[in-house]
Amino acid sequence: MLIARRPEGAHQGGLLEFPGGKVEPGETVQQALVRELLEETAVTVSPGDLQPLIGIRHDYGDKEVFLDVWEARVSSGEPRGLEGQPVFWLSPDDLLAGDFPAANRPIIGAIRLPRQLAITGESTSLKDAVERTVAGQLHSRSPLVVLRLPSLSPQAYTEAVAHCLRDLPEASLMVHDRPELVADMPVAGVHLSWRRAAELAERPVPDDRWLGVSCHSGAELAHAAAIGADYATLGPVLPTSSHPGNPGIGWDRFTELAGNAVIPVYALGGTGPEHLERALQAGGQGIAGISWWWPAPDNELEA
Ligand SMILES: Nc1nc2c([nH]c(=O)n2[C@H]2C[C@H](O)[C@@H](COP(=O)(O)OP(=O)(O)OP(=O)(O)O)O2)c(=O)[nH]1
Repeated sequence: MLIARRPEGAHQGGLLEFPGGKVEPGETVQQALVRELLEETAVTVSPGDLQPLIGIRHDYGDKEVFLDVWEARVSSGEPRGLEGQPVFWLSPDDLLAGDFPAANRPIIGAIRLPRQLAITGESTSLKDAVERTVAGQLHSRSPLVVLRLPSLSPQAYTEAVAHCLRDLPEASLMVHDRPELVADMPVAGVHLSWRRAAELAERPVPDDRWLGVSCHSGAELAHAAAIGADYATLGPVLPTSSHPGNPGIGWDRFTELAGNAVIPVYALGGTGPEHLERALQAGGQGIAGISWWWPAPDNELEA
């Protein structure tokens, strides 16, 4: 990721930034970004290459900003600080240790989080759940899997986590509703049901793990952000077989709520990879769900 350091005298001066600047009258956001990158860092990006990442409103007290963040590849030019500022590349994980302004935290989250969040579906037993989780991840290559197994006892659930950790790629397993497991197990983080998140007043896991919350309204998204969540899921967006009769909030409402949220928001409920572009256009982080990756039970294995 191309990073610059803001000049000392500027607002949030001396801190790191994603290159960019203010939109001028008569410009689109995309034109402004292409112009600012060229003026400040000597690189060219093509407007057709820009992908929306996240929009963040932030009140610094002395100034309120709306950061409209887009992702692009440098199409030509060697980056240089044309205003005398240091300009350099950092890997997504190295962004974590960078001294960025406060509004940048969710932007860094959006860069490091995947576009697809896989959630486990129905399962008949511990063994079945583990086998299907591992097989499904292997097949779909989902970078982040939420192990949601409400039918298992707490002890059986802990066992299932330990089994999955042995066979899944590092930092790909999210536990569901059990933040205490984060202390002893190398899981990627914890995903909370809304019921569990509603009981909390602060972040229950350290900053180096992900915290996600299942949300269904603007008020729930605001609470998720207030307890320090890194992301939320929002839905159901579309009708689902698990909630017959519920038409879902639809893409317009999703767009409105994700636009007002200050954390990355995944579209959940009836959504699959075929809705990814739609979710990104709507200002979402991507899609979350079960049906597109959760394997059918393996009857031969059962027998
Ligand atoms: N470009 C950029 N600005 C950021 C980031 N994070 C963040 O809080 N900001 C804030 C700082 C500023 O208040 C605002 C961007 O303003 P800017 O860079 O166009 O303008 P500026 O205040 O430095 O100077 P000026 O245009 O008023 O002369 O957004 C970031 O990652 N990149």
